[in-house]
Amino acid sequence: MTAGLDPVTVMKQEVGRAAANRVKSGSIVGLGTGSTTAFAIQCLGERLRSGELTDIRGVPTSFQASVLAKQHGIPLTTLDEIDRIDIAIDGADEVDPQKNLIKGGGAAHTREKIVDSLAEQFIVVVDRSKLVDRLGTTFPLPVEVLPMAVTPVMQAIEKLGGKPELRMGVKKDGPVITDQGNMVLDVTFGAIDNPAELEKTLNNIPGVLENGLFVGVADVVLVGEIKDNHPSVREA
Ligand SMILES: O=C(CO)[C@H](O)[C@H](O)COP(=O)(O)O
Repeated sequence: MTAGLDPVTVMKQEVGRAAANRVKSGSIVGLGTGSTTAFAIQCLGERLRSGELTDIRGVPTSFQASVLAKQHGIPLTTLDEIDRIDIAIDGADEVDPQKNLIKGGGAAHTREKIVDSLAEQFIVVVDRSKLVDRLGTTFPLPVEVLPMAVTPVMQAIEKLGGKPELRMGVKKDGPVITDQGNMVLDVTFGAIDNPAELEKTLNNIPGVLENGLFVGVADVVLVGEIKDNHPSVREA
């Protein structure tokens, strides 16, 4: 096992690297957000430096992804400058057996949904703790909201049976502010019966920018595991 790292971090590292190793030279790569994707970005940088990988460009899904990509020498581009994304690598907070996801633990789900949906192939990278039978059972659903609409959106969500909570900053007083200048509600629904319908219903509330349900977007789910003290990666 990788020395000094806790088991969850080892699983994240293995699965992040496994996804990065699937990227081919010449690709435009969607760069997700979070601690698992960070290992993929690091590995892409290493492959570029060794010369094994050439001529890739990254489309970042957040300020964090952009900073990390620059740090690891990955050239960046924007959606205005490209006509395709070949592959996107991104983490998730929950994954169900149909490869539907809850994302947004890092408040980046709005840009992530744009980039991940555009990719020819979207690879999700998770450790096994993220696998669930039904979405909504271990993680609340993030919903990005325009600041002026927080109160009416909370009321509308309560009418749908959800319990919304304004996400608060850590080492910052007041609410979390997204890369777009908005706020995030973490909504507890319990097990979600129909993720596709809820995704649309929430996005129809005036003031909601995007919610963290990703239905039918993922192509491949890679799962990091530890078996007999050895890290491994499998496809879900
Ligand atoms: O959706 C996300 C950010 O908005 C992340 O991909 C998700 O929260 C998983 O993060 P991590 O890999 O750190 O567990």
